[in-house]
Amino acid sequence: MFSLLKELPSISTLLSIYASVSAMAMLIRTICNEVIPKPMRNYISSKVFDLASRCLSSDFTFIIEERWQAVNNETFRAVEAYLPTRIGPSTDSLLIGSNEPLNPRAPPKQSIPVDCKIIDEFQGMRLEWTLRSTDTKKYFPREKRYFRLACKKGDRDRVMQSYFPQIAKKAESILRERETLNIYTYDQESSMWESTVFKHPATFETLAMEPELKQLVKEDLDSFVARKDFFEGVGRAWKRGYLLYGPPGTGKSSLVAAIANYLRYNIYDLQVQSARSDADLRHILTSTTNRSILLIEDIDCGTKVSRDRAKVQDDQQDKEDEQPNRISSSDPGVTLSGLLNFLDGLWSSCGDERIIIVTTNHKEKLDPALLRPGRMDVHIHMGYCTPAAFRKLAATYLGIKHRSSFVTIENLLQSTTVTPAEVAQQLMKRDEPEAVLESFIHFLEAKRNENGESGAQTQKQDGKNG
Ligand SMILES: Nc1ncnc2c1ncn2[C@@H]1O[C@H](COP(=O)(O)OP(=O)(O)OP(=O)(O)O)[C@@H](O)[C@H]1O
Repeated sequence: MFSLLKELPSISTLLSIYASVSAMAMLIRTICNEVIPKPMRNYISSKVFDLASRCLSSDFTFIIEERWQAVNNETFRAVEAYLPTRIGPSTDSLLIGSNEPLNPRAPPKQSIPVDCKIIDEFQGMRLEWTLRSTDTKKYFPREKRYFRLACKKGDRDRVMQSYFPQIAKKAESILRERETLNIYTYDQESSMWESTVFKHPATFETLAMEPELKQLVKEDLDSFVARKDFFEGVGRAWKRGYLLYGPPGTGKSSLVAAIANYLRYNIYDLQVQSARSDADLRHILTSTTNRSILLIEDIDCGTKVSRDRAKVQDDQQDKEDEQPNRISSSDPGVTLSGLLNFLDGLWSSCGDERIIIVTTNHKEKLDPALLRPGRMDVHIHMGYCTPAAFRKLAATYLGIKHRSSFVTIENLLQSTTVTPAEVAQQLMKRDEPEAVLESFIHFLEAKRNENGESGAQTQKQDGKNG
């Protein structure tokens, strides 16, 4: 024991070794600070820290960002749909809310708040999820969200091979069975789509259209949805464009709602003016999800980009001739070629099962390039009220299939231009069907006299459905 103590260095020796090591460390540190620039020092220390934590920790982390290679990240969306089903007793906070203004008593929906931990278990693995958010300040969208999944390092392969596929499967069925549809509008400020619940009662059943045309639209939609393999086989993007045209109040918006309800697709409602540039338009497009309708209502209003180039030039020339000093107005931002690419360019094929619906009151004003197949595959004319459309409206609004006065009404409809919206408004007036029909006959007669029979008949040839 005594000999062992004798072999140990004395306290004074230890102190002098400590002093020399500290002095050496200080010297190296000073030299490093002098010689290596600060960013480089930070980089080296972060790498050393990463390496140390990787060696010491037995965890593995997956990061799932909201966007992936310039498009919406479907894995993020799947996790977002799946995780609320895994909320358990260990969850210590929840995001709840309702976006159903028409149903204030609806129970709030649950979502995952930022920084909240959700613990999931799968095949004996413990999986720890957290939703994170960072403020990107410079770039749009400002907020960048991502999911962080921590698991044991040894479980990494099983998570990739079994856990993520089962999340994708579950999320698909959750999204298919969602009882509410959403309608999105694009917010220029935040460069993001904002959603609210879409509850429009229009269905193909309530729509007053020529029965053959209605059947044709339904069959076209059915065949579109069922032909994934066909689209792949012929090398075309799985998307379809519909142009709905006709005077105001003929049911274009109602048909869009009926299509959304029929297919259970969300609607992205875009005002072309809200895009600042063609690049913005691409971002807008790639931020929409699959199985959705991209709706551009009244494409010819508020912006000239969609108009027939030849006609715009003529109009412009006329105006400049009239007012030679006037600076010609042009639409900033989106160009016609941007819009054409948006509808049928390489970017438009990012995503599956997309329907694009464009509506206009003036098809003749649109540039022919917008109307060609591939952009607008089906053109649907929504026209003035026909006898068949009237019978449909009478059944919907008054609950009647036939009355003797129908003959008079149908004769009047042959010689008067009246929109289904006007008819619907008349049929909503009173509860008693006979009184409503009588007042409707007066309305049609007044309208016919107002329009003048011959003028009405000319317009009729242009405007009738079918
Ligand atoms: N074909 C129709 N079948 C059933 N209802 C219709 C039809 N057309 C119009 N309506 C009724 O008229 C209202 C207005 O119609 P809608 O907004 O669909 O017309 P629109 O053609 O889109 O008009 P706008 O071009 O002004 O937007 C609807 O809420 C609906 O009640």
